[in-house]
Amino acid sequence: MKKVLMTGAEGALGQAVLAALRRDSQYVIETAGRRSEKLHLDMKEAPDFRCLLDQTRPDLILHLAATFSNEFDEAYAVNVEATRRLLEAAQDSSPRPRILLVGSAAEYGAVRPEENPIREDHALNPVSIYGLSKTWQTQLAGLYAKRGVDVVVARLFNLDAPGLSERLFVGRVQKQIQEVLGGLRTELELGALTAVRDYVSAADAAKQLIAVAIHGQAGRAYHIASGTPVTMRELLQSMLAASGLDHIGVRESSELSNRIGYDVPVIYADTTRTQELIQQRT
Ligand SMILES: Nc1nc2c(ncn2[C@@H]2O[C@H](COP(=O)(O)OP(=O)(O)O[C@H]3O[C@H](CO)[C@@H](O)[C@H](O)[C@@H]3O)[C@@H](O)[C@H]2O)c(=O)[nH]1
Repeated sequence: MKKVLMTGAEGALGQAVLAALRRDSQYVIETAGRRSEKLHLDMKEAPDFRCLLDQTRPDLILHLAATFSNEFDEAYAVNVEATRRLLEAAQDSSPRPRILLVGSAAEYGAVRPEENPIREDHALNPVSIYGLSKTWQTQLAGLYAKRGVDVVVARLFNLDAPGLSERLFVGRVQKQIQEVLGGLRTELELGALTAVRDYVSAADAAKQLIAVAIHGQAGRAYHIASGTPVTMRELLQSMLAASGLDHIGVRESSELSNRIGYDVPVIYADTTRTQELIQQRT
């Protein structure tokens, strides 16, 4: 039996990971977070991971709690400082747990279209505060791995899942589709649809993430992605078709696209490292 401690279990990816773990009887799962009464933890408020690890003694920690805020203090507190505290606590605990952190494609930042598909050893060159915070998190993982902490990074591309924030394209489209179906709007209002991204379903992402958590090499990052480039227009069309709204009008407003001052035109993953890990171990 493996004892798994999860943060961020309430998010779209967290829910899919929980569902996948629950299908396997070798895992006993505990979740910690803001809404948990038993294991209450707020990433914004210098969480006490030492106490949490003493209480729970996990074999594996899946640290999914994160913010994709581009507000510096929040991104730093949640994505960097809370992770540093977790890694410190893990370093001091005996036996040391295995830790999985979740990184982001936003760490690569301004890649040129011809540099795709991106490999994990590509330079990290973030163009957003969020991307910077995740880059620092990855660098913390590298530092603590050198100190003997068993930590690995699952670097997530774009998630295609129900219930995402409306600040993300997929969440915004889902919300507007509901509004059209409910008679609250007659057309969709989005930003430019020319960018290319790598969308991975929550179920696939969960499967890959668990494989990385169990078998990934300490100190390394592994892509969580489909490896398939898709334009935002194609993605939109498939989402509309799935709701029977193929012919609905779409207004493209350039102000909506550029929320952080820089929109990466094309980014998709080379998935070889993760796929090899899955094939070797299953
Ligand atoms: N959010 C949003 N994006 C839109 C819209 N219309 C078009 N887009 C375009 O759709 C693409 C995807 O946008 P997002 O879903 O916001 O994701 P992202 O740009 O790839 O990056 C964001 O999410 C990543 C995680 O999925 C983060 O890693 C990244 O830092 C950033 O927060 C971008 O090219 C964006 O300009 C819209 O109405 N809203």
